[in-house]
Amino acid sequence: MAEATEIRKLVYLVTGGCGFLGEHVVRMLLQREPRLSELRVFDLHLGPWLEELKTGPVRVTAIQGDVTQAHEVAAAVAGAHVVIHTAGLVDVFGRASPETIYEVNVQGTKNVIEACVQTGTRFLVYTSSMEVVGPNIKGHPFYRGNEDTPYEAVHKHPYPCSKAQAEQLVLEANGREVHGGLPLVTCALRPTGIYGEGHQIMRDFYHQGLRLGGRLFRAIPASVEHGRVYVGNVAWMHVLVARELQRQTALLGGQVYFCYDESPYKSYEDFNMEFLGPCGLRLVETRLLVPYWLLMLLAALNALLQWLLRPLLLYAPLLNPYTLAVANTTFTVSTDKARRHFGYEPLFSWEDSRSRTIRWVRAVEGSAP
Ligand SMILES: NC(=O)C1=CN([C@@H]2O[C@H](COP(=O)(O)OP(=O)(O)OC[C@H]3O[C@@H](n4cnc5c(N)ncnc54)[C@H](O)[C@@H]3O)[C@@H](O)[C@H]2O)C=CC1
Ligand SMILES: C[C@@H](CO)CCC[C@@H](C)[C@H]1CC[C@H]2[C@@H]3[C@H](O)CC4=CC(=O)CC[C@]4(C)[C@H]3CC[C@]12C
Repeated sequence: MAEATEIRKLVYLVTGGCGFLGEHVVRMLLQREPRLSELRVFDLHLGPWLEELKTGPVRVTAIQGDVTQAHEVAAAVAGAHVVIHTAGLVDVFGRASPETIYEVNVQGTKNVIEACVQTGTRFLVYTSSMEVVGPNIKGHPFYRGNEDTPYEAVHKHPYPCSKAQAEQLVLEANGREVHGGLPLVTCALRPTGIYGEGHQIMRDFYHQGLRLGGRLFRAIPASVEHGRVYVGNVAWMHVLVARELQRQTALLGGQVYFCYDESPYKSYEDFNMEFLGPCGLRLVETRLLVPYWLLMLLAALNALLQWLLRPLLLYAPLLNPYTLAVANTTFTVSTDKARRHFGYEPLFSWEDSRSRTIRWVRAVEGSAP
């Protein structure tokens, strides 16, 4: 007991700690970071599940706050050794305005960096995204690429643009002097499409399939491959890189790492069927019935309707020109940089990731959409 309290001396802050990924990071830190003494969970909306975490050996502090408010961020960061910044506005459906997306993703990240500098926090891990690389607006495939693969990263959509700007700010901040005179050490993790327990889009597809009598309709050719990664492995990568950033500052500082695991390369829809299939849905082949030009037309129509209806209501379907372009462009990652730099191995095998996700979808069954 005395030994356990002796080594527990670190304070971590997780921004966005009540989101899909954030919750997994929080739980993973409590399970796998033995040096933790206090875990601060900062989010705009706090989850009730945080209460049950408050009984363990680590002090869990829930902080309701907004990353766009510099003073709230500085107060939360003060005294923390490590910040894991996962908070972000993930919107590719036109729910939020571009200004709001920039405010949260770019200004919010600036506030986190400045808070570290002012308060003397030295270690910052940023949750970036594969979207900072691509797919680009030209629809170029990125096939089994790694962190050094040349690719024309050209974006127009506010979400990838904001993530790219924020990532750049984080990487440029590496080496800045923080309060107390020591250098800030930063790095960025770039998950591909994350799946697992709590994945809202998977939940939406599941309910849509139930409404359609147990069917989903294939819209994207099966040959278009998507990189996907299990949320538990993404969380584990965050925990590990945060730990190793403190030990190997020169090697890890200023670096980017794709998040990867053993999940198979498949099309977005075929991959989802790995979980939705065992839950009773089937994927109906419609390629001959719904040609790509028709999908583009539907996507454009959705965008037009969104614009026309905006004064009256928020119309934000999954299909729009941007999501169609992303879904229809191959983007897969093949790298071992995280293993080489900080010894990352996936904690969950593909079989584990799959069965955990299926179990979660089954539990979602019957719950309101
Ligand atoms: N879901 C995915 O497939 C991927 C997500 N990412 C990144 O991972 C991070 C987490 O994403 P998800 O967990 O999927 O999203 P999420 O929406 O479930 O979680 C984001 C969390 O940030 C919080 N948040 C939003 N605005 C905030 C603000 N102004 N102040 C404080 N907290 C705020 C939300 O309340 C939410 O709890 C994001 O930075 C996202 O860009 C990267 C690659 C893929
Ligand atoms: C055409 C539709 C017919 O079924 C399918 C539409 C699927 C899309 C909603 C998704 C396809 C690819 C997804 C994105 C991808 O996984 C990369 C992402 C990374 C992020 O950082 C945030 C989420 C997302 C943009 C993800 C969003 C949903 C898709 C566009």
